[in-house]
Order: sequence, then C-alpha cells, then structure tokens
Amino acid sequence: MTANFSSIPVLDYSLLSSPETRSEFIRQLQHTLINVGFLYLSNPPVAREDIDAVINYCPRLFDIPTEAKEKIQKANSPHFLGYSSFGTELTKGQIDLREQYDFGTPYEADWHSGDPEYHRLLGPSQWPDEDLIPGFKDTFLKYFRQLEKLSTEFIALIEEALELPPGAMKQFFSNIGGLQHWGKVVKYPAPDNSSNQGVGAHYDPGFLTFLLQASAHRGLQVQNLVGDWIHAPPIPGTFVVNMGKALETVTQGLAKATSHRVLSPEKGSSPRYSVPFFQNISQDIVVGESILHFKPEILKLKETGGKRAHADPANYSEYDRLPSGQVCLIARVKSHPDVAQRHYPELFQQFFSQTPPAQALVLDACTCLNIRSQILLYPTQQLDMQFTTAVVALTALTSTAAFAAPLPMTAENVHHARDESSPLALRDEFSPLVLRDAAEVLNARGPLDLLGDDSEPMGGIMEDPPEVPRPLNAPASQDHGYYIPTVNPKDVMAPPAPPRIKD
Ligand SMILES: O=C(O)CCC(=O)C(=O)O
Ligand SMILES: [Fe+2]
Repeated sequence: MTANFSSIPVLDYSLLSSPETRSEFIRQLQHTLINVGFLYLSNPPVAREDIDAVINYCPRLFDIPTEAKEKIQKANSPHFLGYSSFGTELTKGQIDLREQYDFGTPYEADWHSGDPEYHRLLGPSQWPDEDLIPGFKDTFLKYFRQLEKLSTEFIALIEEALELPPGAMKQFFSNIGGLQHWGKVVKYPAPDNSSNQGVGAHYDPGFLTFLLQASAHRGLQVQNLVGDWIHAPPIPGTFVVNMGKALETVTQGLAKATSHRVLSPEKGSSPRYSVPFFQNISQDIVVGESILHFKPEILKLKETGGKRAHADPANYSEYDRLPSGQVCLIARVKSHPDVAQRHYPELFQQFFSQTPPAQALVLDACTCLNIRSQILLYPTQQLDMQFTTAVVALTALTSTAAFAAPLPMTAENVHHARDESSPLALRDEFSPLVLRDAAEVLNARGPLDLLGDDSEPMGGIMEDPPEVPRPLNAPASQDHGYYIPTVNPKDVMAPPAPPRIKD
C-alpha cells in the first residue's frame, strides 16, 4: 500500500529526553524518513535567543549598502561563498527570484594545483563588514556550531531508526577528504511580474538540511508521492528537516530525498526570509561505493513508501558514481554560472557551451524588443555575465518611452549604464527582471543558434569595430561604422534543440 502524505509530520525533539518517549520518537522518525522525507523538528536543542538573533539579522543583512554587498560577491570566491544579487541564480536553467548570502563552516583553503578540482570548493566565507552589521558574524557562527552538532546527533538517530549499528555513518564525516558544511541567508521579495519561482524544484545536497523559516510567509512547498505540491508553512520554534540526495543514495532510498521548491510571496507582500543549513559529507567519498547494508525487514519497509508517480528533478543524481565534492561542484556550476565562468572555466564551458544562457538572453531580448543592435557574440568562455546583464538591461532601457529612439548599443553606452551617476544607470533590481523576462521568452522558444561558423571570432560589443565586419545570418546594414543586424526572429532563431543544461 502506498503511504502518500498530505502534510509534513512534526517530531518533538523533547521526546528524546526520557526512555519511555524516546522509542516513540524513533518510530516516528523511521516512518517519516521512509514515507515523507521531510519533517518539522519542534523543541530543537538550539538556544532560542540565538535563533531569534539570526531571524532579526535577516532583513538587516540585505539592507547594507549595495557596494558592501558587491565587495563580498560570490563571484570573488572559488568556494561559491558570498553574496548573490537578486535573480543571478539558476535552478535547472531557470532564474530564481531570490537574493542570498552563502557562508560555510570555518575552513582554511588548502587546495593546490594538481589536487582534485573539487577540493577548491572548500574555503573561507566572505563576511559583511562588522561595522555595517555588528555582531552578525559571531552570532551566525555560534548558530552554525549548534546546527552542526544537532545534525551530527540527528545522523545517530537515523542510524537507530533504520536499525544500523551505532556509528555506521561516521565514515562519511572524516575530515581527511575535506569537509565543510554550508548555510545561507535568503531573501525572497514579492515579484512584480508573472514568474513566482523563488527557487525551482530541486533536491538538496549531502545528508541533512535544517531550514529556519525566518518570517511568517508561506512559500516552501514539498512534492508528495503522487506529484502534488503541499505547503510547508512556517511553524514558530521549529526547523524543517529534509534529506539530501547523498543520504538517499547511501541508504538505498530508505531515507527519502524529497523534491521541494519555494514560491515567491504574493504581489505587494513583504519579503520572505529563510536560513537553511546544509550538512555535507567528506568530499572524496563516492557515495555509490559506500552503500549501507540493512536488515531485510527494514528494506522491505520501502514498499510501503511506494513509488513516486512523477518525474523528479534530477539534480545531484551523480552521487552514485562521482566523489561527493565533484557532485557538489557540478551543482554549484550549474546554479552560479557567473562564479563558474571566473573560477572553473572548463566546467563552465562543459555545462554552458551550446546554449549559454546569458548569451542567448541578450539576443533574445533584442529579438523580442525588436531593437537594432550592434551585439555580436562572444566566444562562450569569454562571456562576462555582468557585462551581458548590462547589455540586456540597456537593450530594454533603450526601448522605453524615456528614449524617443533606441540608443546605439555602443561600448560607451554600456559603460554609462554601469555608471551609477548616469541617467542610464542600471538599478540593481532592474537588470535581473529583464533577464527573467528574456528567459521566459527564450524558454518558450527553445535555444537560439547563436554561434554560427565557430571558426570565426564572435565578438561582443565592439570597442574598435573592424572596417568590414563579418555578416551574421541576419540582414545587415552599415551604420556609424558598426555592423548592425536588424534583428528578425525568423533569421536568428534555430529550431528548438534539447536543453544543454543536463542534470
Ligand atoms: O527558502 C526555503 O524555504 C528553502 C530553500 C531551499 O530549499 C534551498 O535553498 O535549498
Ligand atoms: Fe532545498
């Protein structure tokens, strides 16, 4: 019989404090692991004042000046730790409407050339200036330490619930293979147009996630066995706990990883905040080679859990064959192409070579806005996301009523668009919105064939345009000494191809 679920169980940690109630907690945990994959943990062993302090810091963290955020932007960090501005993250190629800071448990970078590339993923966090948000770093680190301890204790409870020998999962937390846990602080503003993807459907990495819902908004949804999305609204004083894909793999599916997503707050609402903590495992472990053995009667319980009737989002599916660090690196590359492009150019190329999203977005924005532009194309590996974002935003700006005629897409204008004091200045919140709109158009149509004859350089905005520019497929005219394709959808669109971003 399939045990579908329509709500998320609440498990009371205080049941563990007496032997009579402890076994009830373990029984509930076993049921939840196998049949749901998500739970609320009430009365957790984390100091209430520390949780409240973290909650209070959330809005303040996003209110610090833009320059202070940019100073610690994620693109500075090969560890993907730092600040990501609104709309710069992707889930399965789609833009997430959230702004966030990623932090890690303390770790000194120790990667040397010749070491596995994924070891470079581990390293120190970038913290906001103490003067701007006094006490935040210490509070957050204290919170992190308690979450790390709780997550370790929880693994022992899972061993008990699945009737494994005590300590059976210790091997996954050896420091030898490099181990760092992650946490982040996330802001989901209310959107002002049609998309409401706070974060798209996904699984989590590693073993366990402890999520603090730091405002009263609904938004988190969990997919049940028949594919329906059910709400996991905030319950004050609880953590939402869910299983990562590595834990599912190593437990032969007994501890289920469950797909989840976040919907943006309703239009006009205040922002939603959340603080997830992700318990990682040692980077060198290939989970698929360390599968745990269970008693047959425990394995049989999987049958009650039933089969999922829907197509899962397949992120983190490589745990069965690749070192866990490599699995995480791949996921980070796919979610943060701007960081990947700077620090992991080969992986960037591998995952974004044929339909580089930003590159396609630029052209598509031009197409849908019907703007004449001098955009040619960069070879993928030289694509600068920030630059590209500016181009897209400028494209939109130039088509607004404020400008009687489209401005030429010159390097100078793009430069102005990036200059705060210019009337063309790009507002932080502006460019991602344009990107998102362009993404919708793009996704509705399938990728564009942008690259043409790849033996030629594909350019970009031309600082020094050649005298006889190479024609693209689009009809062209000469103007101001620049090559100006008049963008016509029929000419630039290729037949839909399968998406390049594979999970
Ligand atoms: O913000 C939330 O409630 C959940 C976020 C999440 O699932 C994630 O970042 O992995
Ligand atoms: Fe998640």
